[in-house]
Amino acid sequence: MRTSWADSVTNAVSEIAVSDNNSLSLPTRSTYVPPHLRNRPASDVPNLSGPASERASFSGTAGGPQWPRWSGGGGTKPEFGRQGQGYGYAGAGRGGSGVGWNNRSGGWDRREREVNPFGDDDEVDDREQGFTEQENMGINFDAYEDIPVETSGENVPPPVNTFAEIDLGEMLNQNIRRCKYVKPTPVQRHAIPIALGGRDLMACAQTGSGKTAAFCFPIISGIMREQYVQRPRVARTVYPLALILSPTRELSCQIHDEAKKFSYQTGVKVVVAYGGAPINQQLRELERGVDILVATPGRLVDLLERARVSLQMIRHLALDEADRMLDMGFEPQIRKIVQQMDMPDRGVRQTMLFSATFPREIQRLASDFLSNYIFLAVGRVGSSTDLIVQRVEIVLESDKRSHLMDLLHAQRENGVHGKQALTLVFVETKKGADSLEHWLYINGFPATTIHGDRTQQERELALRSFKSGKTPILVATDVAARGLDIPHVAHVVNFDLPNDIDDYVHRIGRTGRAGKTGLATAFFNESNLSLARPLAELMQEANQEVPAWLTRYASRAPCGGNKNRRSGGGRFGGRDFRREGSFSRNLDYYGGGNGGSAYGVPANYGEYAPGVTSAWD
Ligand SMILES: Nc1ncnc2c1ncn2[C@@H]1O[C@H](COP(=O)(O)OP(=O)(O)OP(=O)(O)O)[C@@H](O)[C@H]1O
Repeated sequence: MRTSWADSVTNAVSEIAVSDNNSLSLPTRSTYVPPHLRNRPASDVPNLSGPASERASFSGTAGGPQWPRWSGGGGTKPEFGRQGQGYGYAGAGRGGSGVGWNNRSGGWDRREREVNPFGDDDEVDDREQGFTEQENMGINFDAYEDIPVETSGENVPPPVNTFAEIDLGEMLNQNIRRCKYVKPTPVQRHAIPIALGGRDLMACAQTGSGKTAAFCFPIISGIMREQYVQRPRVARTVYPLALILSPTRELSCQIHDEAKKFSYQTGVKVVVAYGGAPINQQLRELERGVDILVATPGRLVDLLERARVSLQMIRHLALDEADRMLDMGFEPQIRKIVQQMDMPDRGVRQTMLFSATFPREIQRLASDFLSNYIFLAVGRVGSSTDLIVQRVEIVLESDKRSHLMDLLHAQRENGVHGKQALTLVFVETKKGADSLEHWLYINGFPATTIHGDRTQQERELALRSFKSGKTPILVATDVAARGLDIPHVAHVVNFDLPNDIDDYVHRIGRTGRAGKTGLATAFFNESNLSLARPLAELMQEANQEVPAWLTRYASRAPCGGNKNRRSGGGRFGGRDFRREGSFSRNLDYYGGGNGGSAYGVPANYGEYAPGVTSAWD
């Protein structure tokens, strides 16, 4: 049941009065902290519970955080939560009544100053507005029906079909409706129950298939349902309960924006910290209180070294684009953050890794961070969605610019230029990006660039200008390859192909998102020969027309550009690397209907047929 703002203030004021009479005793419930007293050192505010949303009874003992047990309304006891961890999972059929939910409104209630991220002030009345099919904002869910899903690991919680089956909490459900998410996407159907069950997870699902919500929902609802926690009080150090790491500043900002929408009016506070932006502003924001910290690794290390952030209270750790986070560039920083600072050990915290690609050696590395985890693959690991029409053309280096110009002219003539059709052009180098942008500009095509040599302000400006359609062409390096969810990207051009097929998968994934279709064109020449085979395989798997010349190159080409991702041998190999051992496995075939699928999974593979081997092994 929701408590009104007026009620919560009245309750809070009376709580303060009570605690004033017992000045040094810690409140058992959180108390309202007047704005002028918030974020003051503990000694200044003896009776109050410090940064606000202090939930979950952290005991601070040597054994690590003692997590409260959430009773899980309706008597459904989580069967698969880790010991001592208070996750609940409603299980199919539960109404999500919110029983057992922590009423955060009596604590640090930020609603008075929380900006409405939806930009509307309409109250969503969930009694009248259920999760109905009609509200599906044009997302083509049929596009996902044939996607095979594979899970491996012990005691995998069953998937759900609707959001209503999961007890995410009243406020979060309202926000899901505000986002107009009618139905969970396949990765959400599987990942959310697994995460709510408290399990560690390595999840691989195609670009644009809703992975952000798949890790944000369980984190937010987990924090909401935890009991009030007393966090340590060390002047100027903050103790987030969840950490979401991502490889780029723009992606961290995007996840922060999404998480803020999902957590609107839940009392869960989300803060972002990333490099290239003034740290003082971020410190001020952190000091106002933080439950979920979204960060890039470099800035986080800085904050940890300054002792402005402690990871001691982290219960949930999510790595988005996890394979990128664990590759050579980032791995030392990630190891430092996760293993060498004060973060609770694996098995004590919950760890979730998400990406569209998971090369085998990265899976092996990642398992250092996980405990008894579930591996989830929606579609083949590293595959691209067939919502994206992929074209490859042979274009000599010297002809690339004029060829690009032809494409852009054709687009313009077809009336697909402007706000409704953005074009993202990937190039190899920062210099190359600047020079191509300049050339486009002088040839009458409004373009901008994003790459690592631009200031953060310039990067953000470029992205805004592109998103708004003011400059409908964005020339980018790989800094824009992962995670960015930009509506209306109709065409991705790989002006320079990447060396690695996984990078190609992420780049083209900037179009064809959330059930929508898109186009990707690649310029191929002799400098890309090592990509011929994985590219031809990828296109074939995504039901794309593979040009005969590419097939010929592929048959002659050395095996490259694939980071061992298909080293399983078979066409659909390279899934859970633990398969080499004797882990149990479940298979779920979406649709379960007639005939085989593009993935060769026989139709009689119903949901969860343990031990059955699939054709895409
Ligand atoms: N259940 C849902 N219903 C409708 N739209 C959804 C749903 N879940 C997510 N979306 C939308 O789908 C789009 C893609 O989601 P998201 O950015 O999380 O994809 P992703 O899988 O993380 O992609 P990438 O691999 O590129 O990072 C977003 O615009 C998001 O708002």
